[in-house]
Amino acid sequence: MVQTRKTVVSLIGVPTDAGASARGASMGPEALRVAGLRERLEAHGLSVRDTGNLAGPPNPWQPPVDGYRHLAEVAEWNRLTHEAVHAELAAGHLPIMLGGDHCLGIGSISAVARHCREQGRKLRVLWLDAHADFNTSTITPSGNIHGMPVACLCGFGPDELTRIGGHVPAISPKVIRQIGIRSVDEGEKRFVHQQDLEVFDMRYIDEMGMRHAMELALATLDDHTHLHVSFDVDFLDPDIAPGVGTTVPGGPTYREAQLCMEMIADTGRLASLDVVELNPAFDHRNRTAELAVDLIESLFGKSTLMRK
Ligand SMILES: NC(=[NH2+])NCCC[C@H](N)C(=O)O
Ligand SMILES: [Mn+2]
Ligand SMILES: [Mn+2]
Repeated sequence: MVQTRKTVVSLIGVPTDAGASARGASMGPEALRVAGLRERLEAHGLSVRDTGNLAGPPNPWQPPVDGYRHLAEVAEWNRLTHEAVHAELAAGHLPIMLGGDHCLGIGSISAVARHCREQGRKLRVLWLDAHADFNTSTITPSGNIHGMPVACLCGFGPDELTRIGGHVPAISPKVIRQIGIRSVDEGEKRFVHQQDLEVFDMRYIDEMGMRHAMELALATLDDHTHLHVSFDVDFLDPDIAPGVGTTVPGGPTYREAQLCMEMIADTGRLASLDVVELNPAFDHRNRTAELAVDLIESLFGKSTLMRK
C-alpha cells in the first residue's frame, strides 16, 4: 500500500455459496455493508468505492459429481472475480472481496498473482482459517470446492479452476502462510506436508503465541511485496464468531485476532483482502459481521494502543 496518496479501496461483493454445502454465505456481502464496512473505513481516511456485487450463476444445490460440487458455477464465479480484481489492481486500487464462500480465493488470488507478475512484485499470501483448504477431488470428504482453493492455486485441481489466470500454477506454496488451522482432513494433511505448506496451527499459537506466529509469517517482506490476506471468518473462535457455515472450536480469541490484524497493519504492505465464509443464516443479530468489520478496521490501522 503506497501511503503517499490517499488509498482507494474497492469493495467487490461476491455473493457465492456454490462452493459450500451450507447455504447462506451468499448473504455475506450485504451483512458486511449493513455492519458499516464502508463508513468505518472512510472514518480511517480511506477513500472507498463500493462496486456492488458480481452477478454470478445461482446455486444449483446439487450433490458432487466426480468429486466436485457445482464445478461449472464455481468456475464462472471465479472467472468474474478474477477479472474484477485484476481490473481494480491495475487501476491502483486496493480490492476487498466481500464473500461469499472461500472458493472465491481462486479468482482473487490468481488475479493478485497475475498483477504481481506484470508489476514485478513479490507476493505473500496470509491464509487466516480454521481449515487448510488444500483438498483435491480425490481426497475431499465433501466435494465442496471451498475446501480446495489453496490446492487449485498451487496447480492441483481441474483446468477450469487452475487455468483462470493463464499461468499454472498461479502461485507457489512457498508464498503462503496459513494461520489458525485446526481442522484438516486425513488425506489433506498428508498433501499439506508433501507440498511443504508453512502452517501456524492452533497448537503452535497456543504454545508460542500469536505474536511469534505472526512475526514468522510476516518475516522477509520488503518494499516490493504485495501482501494479500485471505480472511476466512471461521478462523475466529466460534464463541465470538458464530456466523459461519463450518465452525471449529478452539480458534483465536478476540485479542489474539486483533493482534494478528494489528501486526499485519504495522507492515504497511496490505494490498488486497478477501473476507469470506461469513454466513448470516447462522449469525445472531449480525454480530459476526460487526466483529469482522471491527477486525478489518484494525487491518487498516485502527489501533487501541496507548503507546505513541
Ligand atoms: N473454506 C472453508 N470453510 N472450508 C471448509 C472445508 C472443510 C473440509 N475440509 C472440506 O473440504 O469439506
Ligand atoms: Mn474455514
Ligand atoms: Mn477457508
